[in-house]
Amino acid sequence: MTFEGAAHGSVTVRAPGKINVALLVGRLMDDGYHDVATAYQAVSLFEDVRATPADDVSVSFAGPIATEDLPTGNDNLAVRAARLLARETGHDGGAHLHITKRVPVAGGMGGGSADAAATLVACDALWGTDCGRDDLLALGARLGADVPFALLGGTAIGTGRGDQLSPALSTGQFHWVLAVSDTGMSTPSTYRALDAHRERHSADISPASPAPTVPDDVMHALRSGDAVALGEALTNDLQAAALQLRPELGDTLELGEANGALAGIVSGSGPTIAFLVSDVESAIDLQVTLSAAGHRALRVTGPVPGARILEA
Ligand SMILES: C[C@](O)(CO)[C@H](O)COP(=O)(O)OP(=O)(O)OC[C@H]1O[C@@H](n2ccc(N)nc2=O)[C@H](O)[C@@H]1O
Ligand SMILES: Nc1ncnc2c1ncn2[C@@H]1O[C@H](COP(=O)(O)OP(=O)(O)OP(=O)(O)O)[C@@H](O)[C@H]1O
Repeated sequence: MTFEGAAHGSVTVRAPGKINVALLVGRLMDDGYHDVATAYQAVSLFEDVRATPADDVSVSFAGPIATEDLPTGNDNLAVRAARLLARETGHDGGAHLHITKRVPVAGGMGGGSADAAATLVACDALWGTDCGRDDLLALGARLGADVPFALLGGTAIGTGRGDQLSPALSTGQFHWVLAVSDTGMSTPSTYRALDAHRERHSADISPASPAPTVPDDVMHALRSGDAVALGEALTNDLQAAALQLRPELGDTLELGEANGALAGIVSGSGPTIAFLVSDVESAIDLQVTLSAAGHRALRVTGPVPGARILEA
């Protein structure tokens, strides 16, 4: 992914947020991660990262949802991505990363992961470090489970931590309406709530249990571009845990499903609710209804491409 002309200028890369149209959560592994099987769909809500040459690595935010609370130090995922790439390639220099934020923060849509993916591609081009796609995917996996998918985009199955990807077939465009919460949720907390629930109910998930797999009906609905079938097949093992932590999300789901959605699902670890609708007209209607009820509602489509250079 080299871009030689960018040696002294700046590089802007766009990476998408995601919806898990299926998320099956298996056992808790020794590394603190769960063995998952997920079907990712990249959607048209994008993070743009502009990387400009600098002595060190730094970050700033702009855009409709940028807030003061976002971390700007070494715990920022984009900063970590740039530092990791520099370390692994022996690059001596830095970059200023200017991020236009659109994916809800801590919303279950992989916004920080998109920042990390875009940063890897942008800095690789800016610095001429010439990492191939496989190397970037491997670096991405070290930053977070969702990062490789933000690089790849489209539709893909993720296994292991969710970072072992294989592209999946998908036809046409799916239309979604997102109900976005003002307050985010912590991903580890949602996983922990699921574990606690399983423990209370003595769920039998042991190292000997079979690894989770994405159900055939999900794969078939994606392949045939059948929104009605996909609506019936949407599944998320983290949904009950997210609803337990945020009971009001249940009301949001009911509201959307009573107002034209084919189905609604908690996106990843929550709290964003993603409603699948049959076409753009239904999407507009549902967006109006949700907005009138006081929700922040966005319309998106998927699948869309993974991290790509917009400008260099
Ligand atoms: C909920 C999803 O967004 C669905 O795609 C992902 O599973 C989470 O991906 P992510 O936010 O990129 O996750 P990471 O930043 O790598 O991990 C944060 C934390 O989430 C939990 N985690 C994450 C992924 C996974 N397969 N099992 C887990 O238990 C772990 O507590 C981990 O420490
Ligand atoms: N570049 C970044 N943008 C947003 N949050 C970041 C970033 N870097 C680190 N963070 C921290 O990570 C937390 C979760 O961020 P993020 O928006 O990626 O959550 P998420 O979309 O729910 O993640 P996922 O869906 O991958 O589980 C934030 O609350 C913030 O403290």
